Amino acid sequence: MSHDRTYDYVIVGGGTAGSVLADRLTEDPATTVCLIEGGPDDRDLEHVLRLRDWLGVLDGDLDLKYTTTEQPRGNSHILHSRARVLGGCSSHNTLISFRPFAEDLDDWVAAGAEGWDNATVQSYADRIKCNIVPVADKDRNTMVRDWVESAAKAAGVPVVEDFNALTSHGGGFSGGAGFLSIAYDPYTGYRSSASVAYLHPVMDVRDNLTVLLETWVDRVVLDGDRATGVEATDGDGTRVSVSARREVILCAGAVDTPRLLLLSGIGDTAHLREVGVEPRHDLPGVGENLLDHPESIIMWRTSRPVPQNTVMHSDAALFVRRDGSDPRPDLMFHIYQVPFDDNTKRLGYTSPPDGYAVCMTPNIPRSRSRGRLYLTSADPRDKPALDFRYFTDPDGYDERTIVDGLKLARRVAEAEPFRSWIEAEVAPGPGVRTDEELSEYGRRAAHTVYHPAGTCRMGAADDPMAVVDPRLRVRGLRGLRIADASVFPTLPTPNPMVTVLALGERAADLVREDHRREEAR
Ligand SMILES: Cc1cc2nc3c(=O)[nH]c(=O)nc-3n(C[C@H](O)[C@H](O)[C@H](O)COP(=O)(O)OP(=O)(O)OC[C@H]3O[C@@H](n4cnc5c(N)ncnc54)[C@H](O)[C@@H]3O)c2cc1C
Repeated sequence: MSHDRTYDYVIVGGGTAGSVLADRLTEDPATTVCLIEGGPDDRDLEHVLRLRDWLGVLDGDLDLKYTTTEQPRGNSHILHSRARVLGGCSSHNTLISFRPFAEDLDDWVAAGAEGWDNATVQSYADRIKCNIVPVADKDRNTMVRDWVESAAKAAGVPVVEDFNALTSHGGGFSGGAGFLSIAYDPYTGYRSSASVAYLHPVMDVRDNLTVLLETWVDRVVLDGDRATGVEATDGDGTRVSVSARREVILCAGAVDTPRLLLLSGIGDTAHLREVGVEPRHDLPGVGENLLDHPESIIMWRTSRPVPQNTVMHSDAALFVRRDGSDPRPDLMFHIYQVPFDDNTKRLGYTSPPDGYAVCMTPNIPRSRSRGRLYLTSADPRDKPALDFRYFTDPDGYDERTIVDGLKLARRVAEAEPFRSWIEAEVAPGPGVRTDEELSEYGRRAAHTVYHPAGTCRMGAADDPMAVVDPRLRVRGLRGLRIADASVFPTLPTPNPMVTVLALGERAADLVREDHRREEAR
């Protein structure tokens, strides 16, 4: 049996950006929206809503579990978690919330993303409904407080109370150590994810918002050069067609949006023919420009139990600038107050017993390696290939950043008061010392900060490798827009979720403006 339904807008993906758009577009009772989400409702999933339990959601039944292709210079075993649940990745991530730097947005404008300048994007970030606050005092444990002090001392940077205050009101920062800002409710410990902040208050309240759950879209329907709807399969295996009077808006994320375009015949014609998909619209940029924030890890056994008060076991960060020619930091570290040991275990390292591990994970805020996502077959059930090409930038910048990070992490561990918490380094261990040894270990133990982006990048209307124009419209087609992390031309320096939320906020305005213009014609 097939259901036929028509709405003004069909949004594919009730994730981070999709939740924002569904809420904002249905503020007007005269506008109808169908939000199609591949996963379940999050409202009664305690383990999803309770932020502290996030590690338990990874690799479980709500995780789409993408893998990477062979990475000759990196780690071929990284599991790229992507959540299949209302709220998307904001329902299983750590909700670390950083505004982008002004220069990150200068980079976007320089890449052809006209209108995505700092003043504009920050004004949309001001509208974000998630409850973003620095880690509450009660959640700041003594070990992490000591770590912040030692990190600032060892790196020669200030202790920062509120990183976002510096980016929104203070002209940015080039270094700093401090507790993170997190989208959560400190009283309950619950997430303030995109679904919690934007969808829960309006679902079952607004007649003009229809949410289809457990419904997986596998094709955008084109009538000539116009997108008219989507085809999907619901949880019972029933085929569903949903039509859009005005637009189909793809918010399926940096992996699933390009995957869906390619399956719909929108992409590089030669590639589509190769895998047996009938080409409908040649757009060679679909799936290219795969970006990430790669990281590595160093782990210690602690001399005494790690205190248990925490928001989500990774409560603070350190930013450092090595290159004085750019005002932004170029090396970032998260601290993990638990063994974050998937990759170290695989390499044969024994993790400390429960409650006796602390890690630092140096990451590359502006990685120079660029990857590619492509289909492996025309079957929508087959996962796409993700070739991140980790550590392949010709100047070795990415590799050098990880080596510098591991060395600085050791200096932090040697500085009091954090030093008193350290019993021994367990991975890579004190025997791994030279740059060559640190590079080899650092790349083999590398992981992702889980920030894939850029695979449908925004660019000038005449840029042949751009997938969307600066108004997020798919180039050369009508009625089809993309609003999620896939449109990022480059990754912002820090964690990207706030930029995705701000993008969702601005996308709603662009959609409404374009509709008004159309009506006025
Ligand atoms: C484990 C983890 C930790 C992270 N931690 C942080 C952090 O602390 N801070 C930060 O800034 N960033 C973090 N990130 C990154 C951040 O969460 C993402 O960049 C951001 O949420 C992406 O938003 P999105 O809207 O592009 O996609 P998503 O939020 O992934 O939304 C996509 C949605 O579309 C649905 N979908 C996909 N395909 C289909 C389809 N074909 N049919 C129907 N539905 C579909 C999915 O189920 C999902 O709900 C983390 C990510 C992960 C995975």
